[in-house]
Amino acid sequence: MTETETVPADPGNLLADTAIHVEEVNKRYGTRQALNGVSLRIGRGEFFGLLGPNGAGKTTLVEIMEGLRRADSGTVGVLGSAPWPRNVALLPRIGVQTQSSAFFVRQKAHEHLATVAALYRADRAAVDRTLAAVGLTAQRDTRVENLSGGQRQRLAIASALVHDPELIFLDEPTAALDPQARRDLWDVLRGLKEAGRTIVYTTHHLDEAEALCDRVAILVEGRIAALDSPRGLVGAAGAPTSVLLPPERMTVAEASAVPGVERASVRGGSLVLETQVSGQVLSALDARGGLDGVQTRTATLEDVYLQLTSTAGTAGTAGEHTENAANVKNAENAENAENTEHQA
Ligand SMILES: Nc1ncnc2c1ncn2[C@@H]1O[C@H](COP(=O)(O)OP(=O)(O)OP(=O)(O)O)[C@@H](O)[C@H]1O
Repeated sequence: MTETETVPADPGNLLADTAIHVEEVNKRYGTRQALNGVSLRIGRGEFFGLLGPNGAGKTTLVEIMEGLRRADSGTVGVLGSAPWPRNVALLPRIGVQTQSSAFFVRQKAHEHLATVAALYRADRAAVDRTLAAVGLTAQRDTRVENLSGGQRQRLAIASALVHDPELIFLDEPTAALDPQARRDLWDVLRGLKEAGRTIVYTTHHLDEAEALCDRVAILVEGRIAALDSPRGLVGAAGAPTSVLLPPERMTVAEASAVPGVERASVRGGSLVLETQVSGQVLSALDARGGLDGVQTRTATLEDVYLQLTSTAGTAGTAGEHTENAANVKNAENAENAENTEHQA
């Protein structure tokens, strides 16, 4: 197949539940193969994350889904239609926020949004509602050119949402936001998901993907290296849990000899014990002096991402998931009970 104008046949009515369907898509710029046989399906109502190092092909893939770029080959369906050639019937049904969103800079924030709403023939009441949703009510009458970087970013997000689209593409929407604004946006996005919207979310913040996304695809050099729920990816990777101790508690050699410890080392001022059986190791430590000052760090999506991409400096700034040892021991027991239930 060499074109992208057709939507695939659907004998099993699978596409009724499908927001986006991408099959064997390829895209080359000169000698650079930006996408190499990419296939994926995004369900309606799904919060789908797209991750990958700089240059992995995320923007190219999203722009093909949005109908802004043409694939060299492969099949693409969006809300039951082909996005290319430019499909104007799709425009009111999708919302797009990009890193380089265009603004009417001389207008006030609410005027800008009203202009965007009018383009989509959206309800004018949606303007103030959407400004409130992204936390810009106080900047309603501020000219766009006088908004801060983070406020402009919020206005770009509002512009993608004001016409209440079914399918929303967000490209690193929290990149310029302060921590509180970031959390506030998470709440807005969770609300959109609860309302049944489909969200395609590109981010370098792996903690964000882990907290928000139902599934994530990790693109590496134009191919999908992994696609699953964040929890599924972390579980499948079998990355060890780290147990952190004050270094004076024992020597590295003694720590290595604790049953269940795979590796021990001193890092960042802590004695770090890596294990797949943290409950067993914590019990052993508990018996040898208690758990005071002991912490555990469970594997995160960031660990999986770094394993897959093995490119230093490309990941986001996800914080470590460090917790009190006693809490983790309890959580681990609960998880083991859940796993047992699944297997039964
Ligand atoms: N218009 C273009 N012409 C030539 N090469 C391009 C063009 N757009 C992208 N590329 C190249 O294609 C590859 C994929 O780029 P793309 O922008 O899709 O990656 P990305 O994953 O979105 O990266 P980032 O995280 O940096 O935004 C890169 O090697 C890039 O240099």
